[in-house]
Amino acid sequence: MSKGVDRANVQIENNVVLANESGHRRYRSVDEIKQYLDCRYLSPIESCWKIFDFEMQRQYPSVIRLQYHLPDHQFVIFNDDNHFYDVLDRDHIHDTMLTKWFEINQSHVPARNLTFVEFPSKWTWKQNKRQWESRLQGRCIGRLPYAHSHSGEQYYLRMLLNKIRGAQSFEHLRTIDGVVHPTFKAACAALGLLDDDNEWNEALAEASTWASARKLRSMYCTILMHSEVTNPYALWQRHWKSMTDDLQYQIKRDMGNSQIRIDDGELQNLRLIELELILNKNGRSLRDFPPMPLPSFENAQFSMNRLIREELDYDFTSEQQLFDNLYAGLNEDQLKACELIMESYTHNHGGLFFVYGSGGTGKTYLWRTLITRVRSQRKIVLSVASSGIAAIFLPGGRTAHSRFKIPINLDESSSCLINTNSNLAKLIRETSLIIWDEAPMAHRHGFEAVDRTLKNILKLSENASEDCIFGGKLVVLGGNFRQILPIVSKGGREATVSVTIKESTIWDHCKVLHLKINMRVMNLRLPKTTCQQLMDFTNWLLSVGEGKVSAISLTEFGESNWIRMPSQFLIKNDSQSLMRLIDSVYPNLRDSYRNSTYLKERAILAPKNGDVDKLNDKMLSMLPGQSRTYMSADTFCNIEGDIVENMNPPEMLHSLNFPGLPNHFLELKEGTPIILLRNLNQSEGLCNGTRLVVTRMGDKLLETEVITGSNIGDLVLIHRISLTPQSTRSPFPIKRSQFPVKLAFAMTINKSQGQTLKNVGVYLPEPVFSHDQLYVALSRATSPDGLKILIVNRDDDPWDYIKNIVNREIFDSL
Ligand SMILES: Nc1ncnc2c1ncn2[C@@H]1O[C@H](COP(=O)(O)OP(=O)(O)OP(=O)(O)O)[C@@H](O)[C@H]1O
Repeated sequence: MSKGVDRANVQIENNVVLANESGHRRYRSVDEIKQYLDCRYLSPIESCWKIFDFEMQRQYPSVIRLQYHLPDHQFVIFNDDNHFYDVLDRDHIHDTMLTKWFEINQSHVPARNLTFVEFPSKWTWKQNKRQWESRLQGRCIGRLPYAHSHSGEQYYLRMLLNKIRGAQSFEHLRTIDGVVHPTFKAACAALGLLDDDNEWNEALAEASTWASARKLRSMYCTILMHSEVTNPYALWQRHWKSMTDDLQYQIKRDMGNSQIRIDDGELQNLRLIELELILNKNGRSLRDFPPMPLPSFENAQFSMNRLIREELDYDFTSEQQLFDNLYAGLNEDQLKACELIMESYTHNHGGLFFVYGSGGTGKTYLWRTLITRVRSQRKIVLSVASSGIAAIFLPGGRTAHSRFKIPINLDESSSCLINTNSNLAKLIRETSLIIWDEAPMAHRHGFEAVDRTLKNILKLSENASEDCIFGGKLVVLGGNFRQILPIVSKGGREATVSVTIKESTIWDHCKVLHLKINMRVMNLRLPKTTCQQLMDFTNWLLSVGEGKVSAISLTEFGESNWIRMPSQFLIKNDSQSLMRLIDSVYPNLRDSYRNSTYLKERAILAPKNGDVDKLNDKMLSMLPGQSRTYMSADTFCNIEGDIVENMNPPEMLHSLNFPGLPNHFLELKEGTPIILLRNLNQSEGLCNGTRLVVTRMGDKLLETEVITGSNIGDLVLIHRISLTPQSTRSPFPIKRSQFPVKLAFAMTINKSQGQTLKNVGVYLPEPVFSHDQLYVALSRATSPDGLKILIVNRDDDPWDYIKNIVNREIFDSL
């Protein structure tokens, strides 16, 4: 088959050719076969193929359709005139591929490693003997004919046959973790393959035996926010007591009266208030989850807009003290930037600033100074960041998307989903300063949407007009263009640059302020020579990030973007090199992996998810202890007809992997590091990118310890949530119910952005593919001693050269 050579000859004509003298019409005779042959065009490729007599088609490997059935529902074929008892007396009438599979598993131990679908790879079906025999040659794959989800137990039996290895009977198929379930459906549910409200019941019931009432409340809120609970009220009614059992005691203690009793209605109301506050912190409300009751906020302190109250809920004196300390320590660049921004703030001039500085130049320090200044004066500052991991380092930080309700799918006319009469709009009107960190990572349409929305919300304010940028608010953006820019699917270099803030008209209003002094190195107070080494390393990293390190081309017409890596960082590529990389980043893994400090300081980075998954699996297998595999429940988001469902059975959905989505099989062991894939609860530091260590594995939940961000050491409960792929590459909408985590011994370079690590291994089985990925990977390391790189180049390419993609135009006019 070759592209572009098929052709069609289309002609529209009257089928009446002519009328003869007697007036009779004559019709053109149409020979469709001849027309087809005339039209058939043999391409040169196909002609040659035929001349050489090559095979035109073949099927490899062969495929066998595996019959399966419910107990005693074997298919029997008979003629109308066959006698019923004769049919029943036939030899092997009960034997089918499925029952014989059970029998083989009873007698052959090695066969038990295979699922029914995998079975034909090692065994062949002899139809005449109705028996499986060991396969001697050839390759074959099994397929289970599709069962519609409405076909009941048949559907669930089919799901189990795709998962369970070595079953010896139907009962064995229904036995999960030693429990015999009454139906195949119940067995599927126990394996986590189904998704319904019962899952949340079980997760909360399990959590109530491990965790405090406070943790349960927080977990209930994340369930509401991230899962599609059909009846949240029923869930609340079932579990509110375990979420409230600390309250009687708390009130008795606070009031110093052990006799006091509070009725259930009041207890529920007090806890609903708390749930509402947790949800508010995450931009949601109980109102979003009908039929949940709304608490009554009769108390005077609740009468103010709760969003505003939360932003004013600071101790002004300690904010002032903090400000004084921070301000006194500002370096020259920071002081200049701080003064300029403060001038605008003091005179209420509004305006837009961009604080540009590479990693360690004290941007976060400057944000803290500005934030404490504004808060100490009882004013409101909103601090946001483009990524969750950056947001948790900002005091009171949120992601820009959640704070401003920026739509996920953006275009040039998008606006934020904020109603002008909402509490959020009121909060924005009251805000004196907005800080937006890691701005280069965000799509320019996001800034434009916020600009449009703020203009709309603020158009009636006294000193604003629709012409003022961001409606006249003072906005400070910050970040470093030496980092991964917004991702444009299948977009090239120009497309990537064109979606950054620099290409927006907003940039014309921006005053750029530079921070150049690397405070991270200065702060280490190292001996002079070590300090110099560190400065050299940092400067070298900056040159890599700006594309200033001399580069060559490896092909005649290729771009000159291959740079030589200093040998001190390199691990020579040979058959043992991957193990050496693992050992250098994770020395004494088996003895040390239970130490969370050890894990928090290190990671291996690779450009693609596939390589990261392989590394993680390898490292998991190196650890002692029993692993546990959690399977996801996968469904279509919107079933709009049977066609899609008929074509795509569940195991096909299970086999799909998407970036940013956990895989169907999630294998974990106690003590393994994992990374969160969603912003679960930003106020508790649970963001996309937060790393955790698994401390306990339940049936429906995981207990984990936070090892990054602002809440290090906290124990948090992670449950399954509903996830949909964020990339547009998914051919149809699917929903996956799974723990929103992945193993994190290794992670993708993009995911590592914002993390700081002592020991970094960079694994490059293929070159990096986007702007400054190499810089981001290398600069995760805090010192040259903590960096190791394994490059796997093609045999004829030099082993120590590495591709460095930098879109230099992004640095123009900065
Ligand atoms: N003026 C200062 N005085 C003392 N320490 C400072 C000062 N500025 C920054 N630091 C310290 O230097 C280190 C790096 O600063 P900071 O985290 O603010 O940099 P950054 O630009 O935000 O880095 P990154 O982009 O990597 O997050 C921190 O430990 C910070 O406390």
